[in-house]
Amino acid sequence: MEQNDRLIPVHLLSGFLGSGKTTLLTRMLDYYKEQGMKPAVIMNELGDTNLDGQLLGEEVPMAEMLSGCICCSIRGDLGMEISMLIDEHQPDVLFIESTGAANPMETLDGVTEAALYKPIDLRSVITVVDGPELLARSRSGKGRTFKLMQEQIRCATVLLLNKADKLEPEQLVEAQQLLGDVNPHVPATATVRCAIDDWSWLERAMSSKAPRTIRETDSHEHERAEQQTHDHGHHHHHSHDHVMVVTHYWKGPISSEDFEELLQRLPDNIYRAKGIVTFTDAPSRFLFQYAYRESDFMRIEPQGKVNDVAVFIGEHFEKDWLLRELEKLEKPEQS
Ligand SMILES: Nc1nc2c(ncn2[C@@H]2O[C@H](COP(=O)(O)OP(=O)(O)OP(=O)(O)O)[C@@H](O)[C@H]2O)c(=O)[nH]1
Repeated sequence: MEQNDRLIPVHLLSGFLGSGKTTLLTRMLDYYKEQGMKPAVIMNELGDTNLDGQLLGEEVPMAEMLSGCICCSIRGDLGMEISMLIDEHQPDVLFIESTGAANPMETLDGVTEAALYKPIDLRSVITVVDGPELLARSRSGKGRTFKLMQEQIRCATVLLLNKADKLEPEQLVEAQQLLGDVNPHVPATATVRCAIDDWSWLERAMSSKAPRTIRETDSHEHERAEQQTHDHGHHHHHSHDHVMVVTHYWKGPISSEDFEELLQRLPDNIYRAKGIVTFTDAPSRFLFQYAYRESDFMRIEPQGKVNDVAVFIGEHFEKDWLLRELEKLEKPEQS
């Protein structure tokens, strides 16, 4: 990768059908447009038409991935789609809105694939929760839908408890508690139509150590809700985001032995890694895959430009430790 390539922030939007993802997306796009920045969007729909896309306005570059789900049947295309959108429009920031049926962990895998081709930086997994629907699903038992909802909540680095206007105060407390049980690492923010005062968290890197407490707009109406949100956040101080992706662009070739040795030492909470690497002690470049303690290397001769990059996915791991280890690989004589 050229040194002056800047990393393009990527935000993944998840949440159940009708929870308010498009409402939120519209607000985030406005936030960037007001700053004179150019956002782009990838929208995924299971069907073969994209109605939400019509709502976004023609000036926002958009790629539609229809008739399949980016977390499963068309996951392999996502990396390519991201890469093409970046080539064509050079956006300042990229949003990916997945279908309500998508599992964010699986989608993340597809997103990180794009790091092989383009300098991207996954900033957040934002999950919009439909408050009334969450309560209804939690009461009706343990269906697959509720499981998926929980997975989307669990994987979030930013959580919105939306449709707060349709919840009684005690229901709001109950919903907050449910969210806190499933994902104790991220304080949920109660919102009405995904309205939030301060969007500065969008600029923060995913590894940010500060708890992500977001203030909603219209605070007098929901002051109580916010107080609860706040209290909740204090009970669960977190120093790492729940799901973490670290993308490292290699500065040069590294020793294959040292790299394999590092892979063996990775903590259990880093459960996936992949990328492309050039070794000092082998003639070709390699695609490597690491999953659940098994690693695999394959010689490649890429057509066109691909980056030497390594992507790590896991939960609560020490990003700084990992980055230090990767840097040591790049300058072994100084370690
Ligand atoms: N009462 C209420 N309605 C809301 C709120 N947020 C969104 N809605 C409405 O809920 C509906 C669905 O909102 P969308 O933003 O389209 O939701 P989505 O998650 O993109 O929906 P899909 O694309 O179908 O998955 C729309 O009619 C919104 O106007 C809210 O906070 N309160």
